[in-house]
Amino acid sequence: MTAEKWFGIVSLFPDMFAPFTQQGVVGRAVKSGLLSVDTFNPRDFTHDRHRTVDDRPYGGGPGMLMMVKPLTDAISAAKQAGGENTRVIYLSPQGKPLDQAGVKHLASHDRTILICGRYEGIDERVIESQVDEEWSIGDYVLSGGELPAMVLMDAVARLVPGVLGHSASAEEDSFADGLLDCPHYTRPEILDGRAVPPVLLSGDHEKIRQWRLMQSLGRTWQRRPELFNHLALTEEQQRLLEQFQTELQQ
Ligand SMILES: CN(C)c1ccccc1CNc1ccc(C(N)=O)cn1
Repeated sequence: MTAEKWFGIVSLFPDMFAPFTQQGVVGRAVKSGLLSVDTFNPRDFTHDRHRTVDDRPYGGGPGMLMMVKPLTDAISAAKQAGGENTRVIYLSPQGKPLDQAGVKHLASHDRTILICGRYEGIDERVIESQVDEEWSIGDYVLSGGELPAMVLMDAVARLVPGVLGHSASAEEDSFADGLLDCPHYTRPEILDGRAVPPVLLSGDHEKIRQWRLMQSLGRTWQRRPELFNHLALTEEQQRLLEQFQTELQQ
């Protein structure tokens, strides 16, 4: 496991991760050894004839929970594979809302275990004793933690040096500076009677940089003004936002 970054996935549906780790940006990162992903299935840690992985909740009510022993045995196996300072993350609607700052924090750990809950979740005592951080990818309910785990891994992988190569880079991601992205254009120059903004054809790279930054600022102000609460705009950004707002009046 010489990879730059390792993820140990505890999941009842490990096959969900095969396509994700074989294609695109993450697929290339795995192929190039920058990223490695191992899965640990609680069902492989069962010993009964039916390979039971769910259990009934104390206090009754609908639904089941993940059975404790197979789950904690799978977590132990993942911890053993991950070695010392491995962080254990649980994806759940009760977690801290994930944003790019949280992704940067998670990218700072080289070895991370992601526990993917199924059924109605897991025993609270397993969270208390095994989980370091609980994260949510948004305020909605999914059938399992696998998709949130893939979301987290994708966002983290993009921050690993060498994963994005030269075509795009994470620091250029507009969310890197907390802003929404500017509009993008490619061929043809006229599409359904709509032209590409002339500045983008000008070859004046400084003007293009400023136009793109103004657009990011303007769109953030129009669509997600609350994002400015956590931002300290530079002189230039303040000026460009005002220019955007002024041009909107005209
Ligand atoms: C079955 N549920 C509701 C559940 C309950 C507890 C833990 C995990 C799960 C699995 N589902 C998830 C997981 C994460 C998110 C999220 N927003 O990050 C949404 N759903």
